Amino acid sequence: MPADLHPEAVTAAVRNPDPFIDLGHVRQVFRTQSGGEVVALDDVNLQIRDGEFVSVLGPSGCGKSTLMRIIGGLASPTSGETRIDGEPVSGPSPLVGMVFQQPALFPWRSVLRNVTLPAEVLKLPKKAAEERGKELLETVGLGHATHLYPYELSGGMQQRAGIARALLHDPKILLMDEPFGALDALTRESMGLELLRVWESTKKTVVFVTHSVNEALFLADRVVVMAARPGRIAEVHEVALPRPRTLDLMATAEFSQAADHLRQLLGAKTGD
Ligand SMILES: Nc1ncnc2c1ncn2[C@@H]1O[C@H](COP(=O)(O)OP(=O)(O)OP(=O)(O)O)[C@@H](O)[C@H]1O
Repeated sequence: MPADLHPEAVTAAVRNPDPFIDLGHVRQVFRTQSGGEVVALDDVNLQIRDGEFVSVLGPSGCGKSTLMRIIGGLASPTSGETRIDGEPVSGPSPLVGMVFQQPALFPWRSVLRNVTLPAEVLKLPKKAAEERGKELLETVGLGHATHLYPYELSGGMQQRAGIARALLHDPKILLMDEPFGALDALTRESMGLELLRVWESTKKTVVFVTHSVNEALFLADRVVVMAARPGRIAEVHEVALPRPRTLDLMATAEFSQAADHLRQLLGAKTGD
């Protein structure tokens, strides 16, 4: 039997249709206190491949968080459809892990017990979760910190613990909403490098919201540039920069040209 007709291959193809995340004509309208309407997202169409790294860039209020909440099943759009792996999104899915700007670790739990929290919520076996939690903490460079408490960690370490926690149940998709927004510039750059290393080793699909042009470009395969009022996609920019990426890439002419293009789209007058 030809390999591509083998029952397992057929089942895999049905289970993993391309695109992996599929947003079709998504519109989200909110009512304001004064009885008006805010069109947070207007006719958003976006297809993301399995294993792709997509950055979402745009001014404040253009609907980035709303878009992430819809993909993550935390909100349903006013109209349009979102599918993950071919299935309509109707609520939070175990296929998704989320990382926010504030990692919101519980102060009374150790780093490891914060990271294994999703296993308690999802009722996964405790011992296996602990082992995986330790492995993930190694992966994000916190192997030495399993028994520390959140107040003993720097902002960057807390955010790494947040990433390990989001990966605990082995989601296929990592949704990251300004995860490094509260960090200083140097920590932010090294977190970006670590994230790329984790992404390359875990093969997750990542959707990464940021306000930083350089960060968006440095990390992604594609940058989705959004515009506000109404929130919409202005352009999807294919990033033609080679991988693996190191920080010197940001000093190259190709990087500057692409960054200038994105800044023009955003209407930004100065750097990041
Ligand atoms: N629950 C809500 N009720 C009413 N309006 C909302 C609600 N959530 C978001 N909005 C409005 O929808 C628009 C998009 O908000 P959203 O938080 O998605 O933007 P954003 O691009 O993530 O902004 P920022 O970069 O500042 O975080 C904004 O005008 C916001 O005020």
